[in-house]
Amino acid sequence: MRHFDLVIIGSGSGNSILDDRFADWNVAIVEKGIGPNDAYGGTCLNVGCIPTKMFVHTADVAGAPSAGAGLGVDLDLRGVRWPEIRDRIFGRIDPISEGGRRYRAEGSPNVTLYSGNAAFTGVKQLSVQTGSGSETITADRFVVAAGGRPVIPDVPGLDQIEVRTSDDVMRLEELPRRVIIMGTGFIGAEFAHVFSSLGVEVTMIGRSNRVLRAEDTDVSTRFTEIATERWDLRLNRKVVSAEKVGDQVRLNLEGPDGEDTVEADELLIAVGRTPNTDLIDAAAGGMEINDAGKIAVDDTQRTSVDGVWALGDISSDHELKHVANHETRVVQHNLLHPEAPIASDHRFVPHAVFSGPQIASVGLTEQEARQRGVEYVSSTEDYAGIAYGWAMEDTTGFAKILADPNTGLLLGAHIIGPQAPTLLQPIIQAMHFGLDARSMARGQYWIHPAMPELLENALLNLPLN
Ligand SMILES: Cc1cc2nc3c(=O)[nH]c(=O)nc-3n(C[C@H](O)[C@H](O)[C@H](O)COP(=O)(O)OP(=O)(O)OC[C@H]3O[C@@H](n4cnc5c(N)ncnc54)[C@H](O)[C@@H]3O)c2cc1C
Ligand SMILES: NC(=O)c1ccc[n+]([C@@H]2O[C@H](COP(=O)([O-])OP(=O)(O)OC[C@H]3O[C@@H](n4cnc5c(N)ncnc54)[C@H](O)[C@@H]3O)[C@@H](O)[C@H]2O)c1
Repeated sequence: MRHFDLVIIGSGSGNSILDDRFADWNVAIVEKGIGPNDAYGGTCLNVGCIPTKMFVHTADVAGAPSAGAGLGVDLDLRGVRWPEIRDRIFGRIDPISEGGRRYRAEGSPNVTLYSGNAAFTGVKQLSVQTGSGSETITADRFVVAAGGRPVIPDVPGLDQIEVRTSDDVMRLEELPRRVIIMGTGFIGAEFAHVFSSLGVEVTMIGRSNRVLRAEDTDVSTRFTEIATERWDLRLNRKVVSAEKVGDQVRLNLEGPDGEDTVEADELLIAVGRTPNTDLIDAAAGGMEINDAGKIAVDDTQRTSVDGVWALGDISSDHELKHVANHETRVVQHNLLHPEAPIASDHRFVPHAVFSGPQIASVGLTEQEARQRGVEYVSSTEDYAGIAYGWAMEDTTGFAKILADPNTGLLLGAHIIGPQAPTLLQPIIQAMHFGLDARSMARGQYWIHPAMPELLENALLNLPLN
């Protein structure tokens, strides 16, 4: 039984823990491989943030004809070379992933890489199933960074047909003619934009009456209006069963107007992700699991077992790479300085949805502020109200800001429209560093006539006391 100073489970954010400061630690990394090619390096690199955004940018470029039409510029989309797009994207990503694996396997003298599934068999005791058999390893410290995986819902017939998830849909052999997307969250919204911009007929199915309904209601209502124009949007639907008809997938639905069906070449399931606590048998490792099925951690990322930390999707409320990265830095510090641990800061966690249009958000939504009884004022500025919005002929985008009426401190901000994630960043900065709305609006220059004037105006229009 080999014993290590540190065992890390998961090569996503977990891979970033080790730097020169760990050079004299005897470390093991265990990675089972992710996606269709059992890749090294976790979700974001291989099947998540990075390839999706490379597809999103390509989709944005493919969308130029519809953007140009309103400006008096007539463009045609003459073709989409899907295999080339796919191979360009993964031709960049796969070598990075393989390089990362090789570096840990061959270029890190103090690291042993186990390529296989890890499952706890006791407290700080792990069974690793590799190609060459099973091995039990132990360590003084563990970092659990094993992430999550897509959920496949329990729908009759679904287990009889081949479905796609974000893990494999980006590697399709050919671009389908029609795609059904089940789920109206982040992944649904991003892939609907990608596929429809590339010319695929998209049908999106949702349980509720809005797409992206966790967003501020004004934002998700506006996004739903736009989505209705772009895709065959079937809301308030229950998926009753799934079947294969010839080479097509058929879903039988139940909705407010009775039953309907939808058929397509491919079905993408995007109804959320589940943490891999079961795969690693976190309970056998003595770790407390919370109601969401995630590993319970304190604010220093410590689990209920002394010497075992967890981070990222397997323990966090926020399934976002920038949060996993932040928690990684906290765990890194706490491994090196157990006598002076630091805490994660989850006060102002932003997110963005890279769809068409884009959305970005930080802090309280208006409905959350109301529910929590937080005193607030709000202000909304349309892109159509600023010079750069005129340039783009934007008619649907806006920024909404919530602030404390007495102090002017920002409580939340929500943007829907071009470059929303980039536009939001100064608001995130202001919230972190305690900048009030008036100082932010008038204490600096705003480049004219650039898009951030959207924020300048929204800040100036807040009805503060
Ligand atoms: C399609 C998609 C798009 C996304 N886009 C964005 C985005 O734009 N911005 C953003 O902030 N976030 C995005 N995310 C979320 C982001 O990818 C995750 O929050 C982040 O990658 C989580 O990192 P992690 O280190 O916790 O887990 P992961 O990166 O998932 O790493 C966990 C690793 O553990 C391995 N593992 C699991 N179980 C075992 C086991 N039993 N034994 C051995 N190894 C195991 C897995 O194979 C995996 O490699 C996206 C996610 C998806 C799915
Ligand atoms: N841009 C980004 O940062 C980005 C992009 C993609 C994914 N992610 C992360 O990955 C996570 C997973 O994405 P996702 O889109 O799968 O999840 P999600 O939680 O964003 O959305 C899931 C959707 O599926 C619906 N749903 C759940 N169960 C269902 C069922 N049985 N039938 C029909 N609909 C059902 C939910 O109501 C919700 O609308 C996100 O929550 C996010 O944290 C982030």
